[in-house]
This record gives sequence, structure tokens and C-alpha cells, in this order.
Amino acid sequence: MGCFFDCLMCPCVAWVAAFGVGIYFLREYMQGGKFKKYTNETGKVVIVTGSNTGIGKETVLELARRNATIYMACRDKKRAEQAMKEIVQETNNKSIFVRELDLASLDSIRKFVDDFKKEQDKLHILINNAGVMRCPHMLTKNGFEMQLGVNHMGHFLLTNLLLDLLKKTAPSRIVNVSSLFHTCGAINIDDLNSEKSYDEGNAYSQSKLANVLFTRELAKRLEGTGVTVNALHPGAVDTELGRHMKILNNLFGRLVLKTLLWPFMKTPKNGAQTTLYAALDPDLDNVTGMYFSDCALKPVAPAAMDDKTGKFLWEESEKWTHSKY
Ligand SMILES: NC(=O)c1ccc[n+]([C@@H]2O[C@H](COP(=O)([O-])OP(=O)(O)OC[C@H]3O[C@@H](n4cnc5c(N)ncnc54)[C@H](O)[C@@H]3O)[C@@H](O)[C@H]2O)c1
Repeated sequence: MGCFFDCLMCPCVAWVAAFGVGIYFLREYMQGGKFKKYTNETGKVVIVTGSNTGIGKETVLELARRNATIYMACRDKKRAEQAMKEIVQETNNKSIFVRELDLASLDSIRKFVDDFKKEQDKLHILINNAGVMRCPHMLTKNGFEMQLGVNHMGHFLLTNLLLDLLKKTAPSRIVNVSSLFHTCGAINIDDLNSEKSYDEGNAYSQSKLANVLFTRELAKRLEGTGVTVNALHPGAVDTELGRHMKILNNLFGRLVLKTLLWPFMKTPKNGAQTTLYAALDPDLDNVTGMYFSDCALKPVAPAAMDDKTGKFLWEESEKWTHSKY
């Protein structure tokens, strides 16, 4: 016991502790300084996909604090209900509902929308947040490569099925959570579904580029409707998104990587701030087809400005999801 206290009194331990505390506050200061505070958004009806964990869960928590009515559209109903209970307890907002949505199934998406429309005749904000990253080659229920299928195709169908409600409730907003990885992406016109070859990193970047192309194409189609649509990069955020990465699957790798990256990673709370900015900031009432990061407008990759590819992707997405808009 005495030895333990001797160790604690050692100047090295004190220095390491002071360094750790210093880094913690510096990280919080650097990330927190950029955020705005928004007033209560009473009465807004919001859908957040993939909101039982990570950035989505924090987004719901922050919206719940602002008195929104929130639908948590989640694949894992049990985890979502647990998350919802925690949020209700913390915010005392009882207008938070869990509804099942599997973006890897077109039937599930259609059922979610049908049920939602029976319950609600308003939708002010749709936040397309759910995502899967660098998974091994897998297919959705409809045979789409999983990352393009969930991150883009699923949200494409969901959004289009909800457009009538968004238009009716205008001014309203669509927020697409993309990633800085869109800058590494290319739309593989000859092999969009990765049937000839598959690389998990390329497939993720392709799906996140698709988010930005979809945002820009949809913004054009929504001109004059009062519905805006914007995309964003939330930052590098400490969440469960890396669950498919081999290095994070063993304890040692996870420990080393998390320790090394920790000072540079945002907390989920800070990672949710650009989503909140895109969803709530009054200065963005008429801003559409744009891309944000750190609560500010940012340029997109040249590939995301290619309108021809945007049109190609839209037409393919209509064919794949058996829908025409
Ligand atoms: N964490 C980061 O550093 C980072 C960086 C850039 C972009 N993003 C993007 O942010 C978004 C949120 O990711 P996160 O970091 O909070 O990760 P996360 O893994 O904690 O959250 C992703 C959510 O998506 C849900 N999801 C996955 N497949 C689904 C499906 N088929 N149907 C319905 N929901 C499904 C998961 O269940 C989970 O709730 C993603 O779109 C991701 O690409 C994250």
C-alpha cells in the first residue's frame, strides 16, 4: 500500500497526469470553441437514422434538449430503446420515439415511411446519419454492396419517399452525413455494385462521395420548394464506426490506436455539432446543395462537382430502388 502511495507521489506520475489533463482541456477547447448555441426548437418533427449510437445518439440528445419531437429510425430496436430511455431521463423530453428501420432492406424502408405517415403529417428535419464503414464484402437484402446500399441507396429511397411531407412542412431541411473520405472516392461507373472487384476502403469512399453528389442533385430538383438539403463531414469522431476494421478487433490494436489518436478525435457530442448546425442554424434557411465541416462551409472534392456523374448516380439509384422521382 505504502509503495502504491510512493508511486503516486513520484514526480513522473504527476507530470504524466498533468500532461493528460492539459491535453484533455486543450482538445475540448479546440473542438468546443467552434460551436454555436441554438435556442429551443419547439414543435419541430425530426427523423434521425442510425441514432442508437455515436453521432446519431448525441444528435438526438441535443435535439431533445431543444424540445423537438424525434423519431429514432434504427435497425437495432433494443439498443435504440435503451438509448431513448437514457435520453428521456436526461432531458425529460417524452416526445422521442423508436421506429425500426433497416436501410439494407427496401421493404423495411417502405414500411418505415408508411407507418411514419400514419402517425405524423409533418416532417421539418430529416437527418440521414446511419452509416457502415469498411465492412467485408456483404450484400443488402436487395443485393446491393452493403456500404453503397446502406449509406447511399437506402437513404436515397428514404428521402424520396418522405419528400411530399418535407415539401408540405416547408421550410424544412435534409441533412446528409457524409465524410471527408468523399475526397478519396470515385463513382465506379462500370462496376457501381463492386461485382468485379471489392475494396472496403474504396467502397466506403464511393458511398460518401455518393452522399455529396446526391445532395447537390437533389438540391437542384428541390429549387423553389422551401426544402433545403446539405451534406457534411462530422470530423474524426470517437464512435463504433470502425467496428469492421481488423486493427480495432484485438484489444492491443484498439488500445494503441485509440491512445495515439485520442487527442485528435472528437467526442460524439462535439462530432454532432456540424449536424446540429446544418439542421438548426437560422443563417442556413436558404442555403442548399452545400457541404459543411466544423460548422462552416467547406469546398467539396472535384469529383463531387461533376453533374454528369450526379445524374448517372440518380438514374441508377432510381433503377436500383424501383422508384422514379
Ligand atoms: N466517426 C467518424 O469519425 C466519422 C467520420 C466521418 C463520417 N462519419 C459518418 O457519421 C455517420 C455516423 O457514424 P458514427 O461515427 O456515429 O458511427 P456509429 O457506428 O456509432 O453509428 C452508425 C449508426 O448507423 C447504424 N446503421 C448501420 N447500418 C444500418 C442499417 N442497415 N440500417 C439502419 N441503421 C444502420 C448503426 O446501427 C449505428 O447506429 C456515418 O454516416 C459515418 O459514415 C463518421
